[in-house]
Amino acid sequence: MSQQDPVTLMKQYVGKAAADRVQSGTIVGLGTGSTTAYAIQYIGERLQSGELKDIKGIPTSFQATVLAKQYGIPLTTLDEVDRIDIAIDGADEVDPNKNLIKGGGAAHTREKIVDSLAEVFIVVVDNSKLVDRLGSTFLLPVEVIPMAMTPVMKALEKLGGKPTLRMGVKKAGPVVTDEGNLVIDVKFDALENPAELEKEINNIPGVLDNGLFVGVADIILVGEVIDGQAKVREIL
Ligand SMILES: O=C[C@H](O)[C@H](O)[C@H](O)COP(=O)(O)O
Repeated sequence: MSQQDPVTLMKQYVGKAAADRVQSGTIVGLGTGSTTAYAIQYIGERLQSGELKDIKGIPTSFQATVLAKQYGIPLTTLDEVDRIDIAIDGADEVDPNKNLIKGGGAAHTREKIVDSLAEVFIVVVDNSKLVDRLGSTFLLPVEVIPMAMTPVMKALEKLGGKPTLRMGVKKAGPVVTDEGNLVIDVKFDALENPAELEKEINNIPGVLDNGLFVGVADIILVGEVIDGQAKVREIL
């Protein structure tokens, strides 16, 4: 691999390590984000080399669909399959119980559907994503139907959060998700019970899903650079 900055190197290594775990004849959930993008690239390269055969991907976003097509990975849908063998996806935060915050790319609703259905869900992160407590470095994304934005923001404030509407970059106005909805990012000073909060937020009318993934991840692969050497650590 070419010389890259440490974070890019960690993402490449961990993406490759996850791609190496994909076996021929399987249905693969394809996650979203800059780390998973490397996994999709390496899965495609294994297919092209003939080392991997007969796999089908289920993308979690428009980004994953585009990358899968670019790297020659055949795609399918949840209507066509009765199982997902393995899903590979990134995360914005990972706590010591393997609970996650996701949704930095506004894809968490589809990601949670695909990742939760997988027999094995592998999370790929660089070591900056490991936290003692969720919510300490990253705001919690909540996908909301546009007409419900204001009441959902008020309800999130009642739960102790400080909500802000996610705005586009190089686009005037808010971020619009692949499903045509908006994302509210919420700061919680003390996110003590992720399992409870995940349900409470999803109970607010107008909320599609939030970025808390509690009890979904099976394996965390962590990319690290130690003494200039990239390595991958596995947390089971
Ligand atoms: O919505 C996006 C996803 O949850 C991503 O998997 C997450 O934001 C991590 O992305 P990255 O690997 O780019 O940090």
